[in-house]
Amino acid sequence: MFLDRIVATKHEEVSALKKSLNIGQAERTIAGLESCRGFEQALIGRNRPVGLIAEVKKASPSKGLIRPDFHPAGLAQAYEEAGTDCISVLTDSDYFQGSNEYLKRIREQVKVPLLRKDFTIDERQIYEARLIGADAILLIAAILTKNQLSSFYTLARDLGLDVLVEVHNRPELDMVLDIGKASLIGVNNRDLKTFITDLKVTEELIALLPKGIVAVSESAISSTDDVAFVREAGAQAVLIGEHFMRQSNVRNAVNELLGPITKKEGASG
Ligand SMILES: O=C(O)c1ccccc1NCC(=O)[C@H](O)[C@H](O)COP(=O)(O)O
Repeated sequence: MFLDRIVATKHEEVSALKKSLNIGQAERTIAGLESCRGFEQALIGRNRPVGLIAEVKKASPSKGLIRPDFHPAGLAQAYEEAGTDCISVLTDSDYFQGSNEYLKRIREQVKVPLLRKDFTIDERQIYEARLIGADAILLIAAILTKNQLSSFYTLARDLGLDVLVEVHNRPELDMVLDIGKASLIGVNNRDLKTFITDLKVTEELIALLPKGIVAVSESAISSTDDVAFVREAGAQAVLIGEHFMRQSNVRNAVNELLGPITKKEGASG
């Protein structure tokens, strides 16, 4: 199964990281860094009725190569010009052809908050995310124990990062709600084990979220009808990668899918 293979690769990467990243040194470096840009806050004060996390995604396990002419900083700039609230950057190299370098470059190019989209299984990856310039990390409930999810969440927040906690089914959501820490929850419409996508997953799970949680619908959103459907189901934001990556003009594609910016200039969240 692909997800198991991805996690096995992450264990190898973490072994290497154990040699190259010293936690004490990382803490000292992070203490001198600028504060993170507020990822969750950008979604709360969104530019449109539905918030947008636009993803920089070259390839995926389910679709192979998605965007051959891939220029991450240029794509991020186009997203920012189109008024995205946040950007997600895939940093996994083996399965998504992503890179930490892409995130570093994008951070220099745009001002919007950045999600480091990767498969976090060890605390060192959280230090690494902060060091490469991420403002938020993804924690995927499907690959973590309850204890890991809870302690990684706390560590990320202590390092100043926001956390998008991702779920795909009821047991995962129950675990996340039981921990009681997450304020930003992503419902992935894609089953990461089978790659089957279904927007009804958003409808089913968002209905179970307590008030006050910012809900994001992730994956397989590619039409205005899809956006309307997940909004109707209660999503305050959407995370979209492949659809935008397949368009030659990414800036126009954002405006066509999400509509014009409605937030008044200078208005805060
Ligand atoms: O995209 C995949 O094929 C995939 C396979 C296995 C694990 C994760 C995967 N994708 C990560 C994501 O969650 C998506 O990149 C993200 O939600 C955007 O989805 P989409 O708009 O469908 O590109």
